[in-house]
Amino acid sequence: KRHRFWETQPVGQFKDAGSGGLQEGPIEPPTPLSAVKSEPYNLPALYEWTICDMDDEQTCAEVYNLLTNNYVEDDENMFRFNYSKEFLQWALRPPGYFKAWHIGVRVKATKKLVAFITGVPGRIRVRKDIIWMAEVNFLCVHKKLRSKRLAPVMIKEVTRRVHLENIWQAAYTAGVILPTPVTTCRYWHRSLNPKKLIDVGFSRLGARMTMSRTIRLYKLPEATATPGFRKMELRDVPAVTRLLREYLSLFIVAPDFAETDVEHCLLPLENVVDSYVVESPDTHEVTDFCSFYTLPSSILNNQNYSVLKAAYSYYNVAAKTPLLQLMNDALVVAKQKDYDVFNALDVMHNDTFLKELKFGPGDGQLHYYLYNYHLRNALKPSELGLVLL
Ligand SMILES: COc1cccc(CC(=N)NC(=O)c2cccnc2OC2CCNCC2)c1
Repeated sequence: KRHRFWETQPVGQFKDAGSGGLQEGPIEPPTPLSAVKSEPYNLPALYEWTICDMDDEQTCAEVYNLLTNNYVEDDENMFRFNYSKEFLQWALRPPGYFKAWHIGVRVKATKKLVAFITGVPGRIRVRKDIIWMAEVNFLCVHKKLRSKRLAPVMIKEVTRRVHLENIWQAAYTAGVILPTPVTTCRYWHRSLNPKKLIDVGFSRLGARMTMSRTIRLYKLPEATATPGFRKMELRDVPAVTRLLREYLSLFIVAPDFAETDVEHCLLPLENVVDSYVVESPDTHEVTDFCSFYTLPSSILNNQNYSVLKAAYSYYNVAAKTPLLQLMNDALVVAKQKDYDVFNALDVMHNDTFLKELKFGPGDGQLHYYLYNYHLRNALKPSELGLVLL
């Protein structure tokens, strides 16, 4: 399949597949900052670049509305991601973020926001190398401006602004295959509200299953089972950071979290991210951790419902508590909070609980990519310790 843009980029090319030659590591060396293009790339005549200041309520609302109406849909166009404004502000302002990497495209004449792409900086370890990368996300072009080749120039522009900060690698995901996936994950769904999921067409009634049998099948306890299971608090940040760094060291690609990162990314934020620790009742030591983020989807065509409330598994560390029990407690609290479904990728050790906790396989895949970094072989999902929003 032609990838006339990606064939011009420093990414693993399909034609080079399997050639033992290339060493693992950066594909292109950094260039001197003086050699980085100092002016933005040219947009088609009617459009102009803009920086989207997410602190500004009106701009944040424009970004929210653009994504709500034009961002990623499932393969059957029944659902569309509906990131909330609070979520976007949280996701786009981690420690050390750059406003200049929150890039919009406006129609010159009307100032209408018609496209968006973002990067946030983060340290990512690949094997033993710790590398500053841009996590690129939220690439969105208004439905009416598709195939105007806006995406390539937006990707080049965010790359240019990342280079200006002396960062030469990036990480991103897509539901489509591009040159060349670092790994390809499957996603899994655990029904929490099976009646609604079937009504909106997210799930189908199993063969030889009645609705009441299905509701019974997915029923969860009213309360969590693990003694000492409680919401994470600021005072837990040092212990959670230690737990998380230890656990993530098991994977080939994973974030290199400092306490400031854990404080931003994992402290509970209503309707954005939920995180729980297990504090041993006798030693008061924090022994385990689990978290999920909130990403609702608009239901595009249903008489009874307009929003699917979905929780997405984030980072989970089961050091003392069995992972199965820890994740079942995550399901219990998600159900208590009225989520309809709990989603997870088969990354890290997730495949050890998915089937047993009654997750069903989704019908799509999520591909992970690294920009300007060559890995000799693709990873298994279980070798990946990175969850992007
Ligand atoms: C249910 O509503 C949907 C609305 C849009 C797309 C999809 C299918 C899909 N593409 N799902 C995922 O990409 C996905 C499934 C499980 C876990 N994380 C995921 O994606 C995350 C990470 C990448 N950025 C989007 C959110 C579902």
